Amino acid sequence: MKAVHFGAGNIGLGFIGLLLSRSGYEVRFVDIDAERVALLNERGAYRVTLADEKAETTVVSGVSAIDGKDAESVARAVAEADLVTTAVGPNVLRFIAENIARGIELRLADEKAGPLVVIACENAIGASTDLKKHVYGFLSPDARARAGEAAFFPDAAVDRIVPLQQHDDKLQVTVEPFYEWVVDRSALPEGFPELEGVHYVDRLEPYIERKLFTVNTGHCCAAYHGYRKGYATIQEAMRDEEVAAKVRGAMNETGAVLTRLHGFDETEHGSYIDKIVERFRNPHLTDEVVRVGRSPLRKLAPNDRLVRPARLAYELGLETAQLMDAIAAALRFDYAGDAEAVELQMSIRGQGLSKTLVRYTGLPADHPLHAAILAAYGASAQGGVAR
Ligand SMILES: NC(=O)c1ccc[n+]([C@@H]2O[C@H](COP(=O)([O-])OP(=O)(O)OC[C@H]3O[C@@H](n4cnc5c(N)ncnc54)[C@H](O)[C@@H]3O)[C@@H](O)[C@H]2O)c1
Ligand SMILES: O=P(O)(O)OC[C@@H](O)[C@@H](O)[C@H](O)[C@H](O)CO
Repeated sequence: MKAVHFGAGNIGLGFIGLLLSRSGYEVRFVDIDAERVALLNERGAYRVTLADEKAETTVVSGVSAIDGKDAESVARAVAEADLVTTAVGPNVLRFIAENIARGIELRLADEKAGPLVVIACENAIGASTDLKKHVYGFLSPDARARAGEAAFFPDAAVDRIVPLQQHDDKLQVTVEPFYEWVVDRSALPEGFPELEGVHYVDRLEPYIERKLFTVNTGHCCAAYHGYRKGYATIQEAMRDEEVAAKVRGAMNETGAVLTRLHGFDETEHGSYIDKIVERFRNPHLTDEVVRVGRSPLRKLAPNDRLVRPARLAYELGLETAQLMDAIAAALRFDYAGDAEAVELQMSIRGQGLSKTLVRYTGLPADHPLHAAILAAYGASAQGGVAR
């Protein structure tokens, strides 16, 4: 069985590549980082180390890589694969879509080709569906009409904290022991072999919302409040009890929404939150606040981890104070090394906070949460470290 995985980064190597290999797939990575591609081809293997006391290391072997700029080779690899996965970032999906489309067209010309499954493993709701839309945009009209029988795009939720790596070896990755990969079974072709370690469900929505609006909401709260207080890592930020209380407070607010919407058991959801707090505190990880807070415009978008649960909470008449506080902290994320943080700060300076909010969060000026965010932003004016 052959898999092509786009993005030989932290989650690609440390989670998806590892699980695909365990399930017997021959994995070919596609990446635009030429050094990484060369190393993967030279060694055909890399190491994954667990971030706990034992630091157990697994060698993932039998892998190779293709330069993402080599369009013909990428399309051919997609044409020969059974499974395509991605972990490139939600905003990059549109850039890999054309080569996937060319691969699907090659398959359609080959009578012996079986169905292709494409799973986008990104932190976003409906990422595979989004990738499908981009891929279809590159198909010829004839291929588009026939692609439904040739390629399947089940949505997924992926959870494993993989920080920026600090090894001299560019291919070694340290990952937290916990992982969860949930795939929408209803969008798979019949009889498609199941992957070891993947949880298949008939309805993905509760799982992706639970993951994104608990793990990722809490995580970005730790990042933005931690950044504001001058901490470099999530682990340092979580040792500050004031930050830890805000993180838990925000997850409690999203928890109230999730249990109401999806009928999760409150006690079980409470344990889910407790476990996430412990994961954030993992002393064997060094996870920078600027990684976790990266791309603040994506994180402030209407359907993402802050604004979506806040709107839902408001509509259900539930508490939103901690989410407002977290959004205010996100709006103050001014890390110069992050292009979206730079754009956000320029917009606040040039257009003002209210217009910036409308533009990036989709919250109209007359929405009560709009005023609540302005108030939380004003209240947070004092207390940040000078940079
Ligand atoms: N790191 C985590 O803890 C984690 C956990 C769950 C989900 N995710 C999600 O996984 C995705 C990737 O995150 P990451 O932390 O691994 O990021 P990363 O930056 O470590 O990896 C992304 C990789 O994609 C490559 N890439 C960029 N553009 C490309 C292109 N056009 N073609 C091929 N490769 C390209 C980059 O060179 C890089 O190697 C994101 O959507 C993220 O939200 C991350
Ligand atoms: O990858 P992002 O930028 O969407 O979010 C940053 C982190 O919260 C994220 O990568 C987590 O580590 C991960 O989602 C844990 O499963």
